[in-house]
Amino acid sequence: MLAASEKPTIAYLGPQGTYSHQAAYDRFGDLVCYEAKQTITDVFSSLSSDLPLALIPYENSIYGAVVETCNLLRYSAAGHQVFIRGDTTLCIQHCLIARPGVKLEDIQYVLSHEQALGQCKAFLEKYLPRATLVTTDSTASAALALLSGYENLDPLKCSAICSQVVLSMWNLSLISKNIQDEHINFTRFYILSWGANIKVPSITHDLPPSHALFRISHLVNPANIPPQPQNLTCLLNALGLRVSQVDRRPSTYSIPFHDVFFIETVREEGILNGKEGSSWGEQVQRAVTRVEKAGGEICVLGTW
Ligand SMILES: O=C(O)C(=O)Cc1ccccc1
Repeated sequence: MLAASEKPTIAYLGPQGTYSHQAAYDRFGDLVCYEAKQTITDVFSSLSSDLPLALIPYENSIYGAVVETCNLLRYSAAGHQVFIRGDTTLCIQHCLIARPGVKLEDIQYVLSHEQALGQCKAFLEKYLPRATLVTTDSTASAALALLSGYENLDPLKCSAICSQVVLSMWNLSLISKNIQDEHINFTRFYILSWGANIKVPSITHDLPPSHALFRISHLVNPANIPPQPQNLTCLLNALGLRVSQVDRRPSTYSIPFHDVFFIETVREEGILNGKEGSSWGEQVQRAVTRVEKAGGEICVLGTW
């Protein structure tokens, strides 16, 4: 077993008891040290040579992309100092909790991360239609706020949506469980590293890389504002890889509807090497050259 001083540290959205914490622990167990951060942005910006790993939520099967994460991946640190090195998926089952003695009919405020509030919309509309929804930095922050107080809210009128795990940590009571809109609910997280070559520990077998995430946009061209939609087809054709997912966010240029696209690709099954016997990394690099020739701006955010 590694001594604590030999283990890399991973930053996650804290405090303890978040889904991010569970996802990180399921993936890395005791191979890493854990450092909780207040927000997803703090997780991202804490990466450094001293804190070389991070885990951030990327998308949810009910509520879609995590906007804060997509926004962070638009900036140039992603793909230059910070790289995506893997992904991991966690099954999410939300609970409604409150201080002991608080009943459903007492609740006037529901605190949680915006993703959790969004994933439990039907439950909230049915059972707490008049409650005010209060967004917190994470689900476990919402649970902690029930104990420490949140702004001027009466804690006996508050509840939180979070993982059942927090009930074993703090003196809080369960009001209802499995309250998400769909029984089957997964969140996918990205594992990030500072620099592309740092070894990412694993408690499972390492598979050869087969994914890549690209950030693609149209070159800024004032004569072509907003960019014509058919240009995306042209860039995807130039990429020439099997696209498994596309997400879109406004670009950081202040040009209306100039978007960045996050394109995730997977290596075609059974083809470990490309036609010319090239590795996945070489195939990715050739795709970058093709997109640039087709007039696109492209950055590889990670291969794994
Ligand atoms: O707040 C948390 O617990 C997180 O890790 C972010 C999140 C919130 C809701 C579902 C999945 C991840």
